[in-house]
Amino acid sequence: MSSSSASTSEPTVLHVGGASPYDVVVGHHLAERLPAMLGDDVTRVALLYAGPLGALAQPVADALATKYDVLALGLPDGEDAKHAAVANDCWEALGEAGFTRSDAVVTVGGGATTDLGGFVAASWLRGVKVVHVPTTVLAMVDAAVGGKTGVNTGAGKNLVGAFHEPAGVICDLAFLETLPRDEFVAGLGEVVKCGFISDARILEIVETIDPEALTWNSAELRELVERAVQVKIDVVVDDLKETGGKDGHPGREALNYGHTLAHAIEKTSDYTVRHGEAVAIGCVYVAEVARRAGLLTPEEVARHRAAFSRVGLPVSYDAATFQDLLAVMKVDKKARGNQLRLLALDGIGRPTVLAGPQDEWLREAYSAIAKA
Ligand SMILES: NC(=O)c1ccc[n+]([C@@H]2O[C@H](COP(=O)([O-])OP(=O)(O)OC[C@H]3O[C@@H](n4cnc5c(N)ncnc54)[C@H](O)[C@@H]3O)[C@@H](O)[C@H]2O)c1
Ligand SMILES: O=C(O)C(=O)C[C@@H](O)[C@H](O)[C@H](O)COP(=O)(O)O
Ligand SMILES: [Zn+2]
Repeated sequence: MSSSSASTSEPTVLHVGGASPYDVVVGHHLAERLPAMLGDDVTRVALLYAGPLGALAQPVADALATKYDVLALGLPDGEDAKHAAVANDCWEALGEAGFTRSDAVVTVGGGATTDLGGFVAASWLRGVKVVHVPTTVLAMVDAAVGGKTGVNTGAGKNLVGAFHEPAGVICDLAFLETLPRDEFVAGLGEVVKCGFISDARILEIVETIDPEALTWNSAELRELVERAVQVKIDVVVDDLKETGGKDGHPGREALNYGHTLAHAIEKTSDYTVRHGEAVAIGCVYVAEVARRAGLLTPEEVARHRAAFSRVGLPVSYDAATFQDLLAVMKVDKKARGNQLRLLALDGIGRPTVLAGPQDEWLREAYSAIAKA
């Protein structure tokens, strides 16, 4: 498929099954699909968008205004939105506007916006309908799909939240035209993660493509987005609430590959390291731990470094002490009591839980990813 056909071809509809089924639609210029996703029983819609993205949110507001009363609420940008105080501001605004259980939330923005907006929808009146319109690669392939919502606390990332599935997700790739390249590349961190935990074709594409060809309107980007969304769907339909998988598969925890160190890096850097960048570093780190545990070969670890760095992501880090990072890793949601549990690979495409990794492996692996 050529670049131009990628932006003019029919949308792809990826269906998420389960108790509350919905569609993830991938394509270009899709705002008019929103009313069909929200349905006829909705009267008012709160449009929660990342403050600086007012111009991007306008066509969404216009499409909503054809059928609903729209309450537009600009949020703090990026990670600054993921605070209980911001959720509280939204609850107050919904209360003043008289939002009822038949009203709805629509989010427009990156993963921070969909996480906060999803949490507001999950908590208002104990749950109202939400449709996500993600505007970053990362939010399209990951944050907007699967129903994890939440905010950060002083102790770390996403420590307060709820599972609340959307009624639909619109991945309009045209939004990515204005996304700064660093943000675009950061989103590829979650895509490459999906290659390692499940879809080897993602790795083959990343390993062979000219990374500059991955642009908002390229067929290759669209294929990567659709494949990564499908990986996420396949995992969440089997284990929505992360209670465990079947037949030896760790279930939803597989999507947390690289995240134990990633979240610690984000927190200790005061959120100056982007989530997708931290995930790339975290995946290389846990691959180094897995090698020490006898789960991965040196060649498989090298493949991690090569794949993430090929798309422009960082694969080394030394800006925090191991002690500081370890303290944050201990409040990772996968930990149980005093025991750290890492999501690791027992070979490419074979996620497994590594419970109680030796301190020595953790320490040595951090030395191995330190910058030269
Ligand atoms: N709930 C989940 O399952 C899940 C999954 C992965 C990540 N996350 C969360 O997602 C967040 C990261 O999301 P992100 O990487 O999208 O970052 P982000 O939401 O912080 O957005 C990054 C920046 O890009 C800007 N931006 C967004 N879209 C734009 C566009 N189209 N044009 C120009 N600028 C644009 C934003 O204004 C912001 O400044 C983290 O908080 C992470 O924890 C959640
Ligand atoms: O959807 C999931 O499950 C994930 O783990 C996807 C991650 O990429 C995402 O960053 C998620 O927000 C992390 O969740 P957390 O439970 O570790 O906070
Ligand atoms: Zn993530």
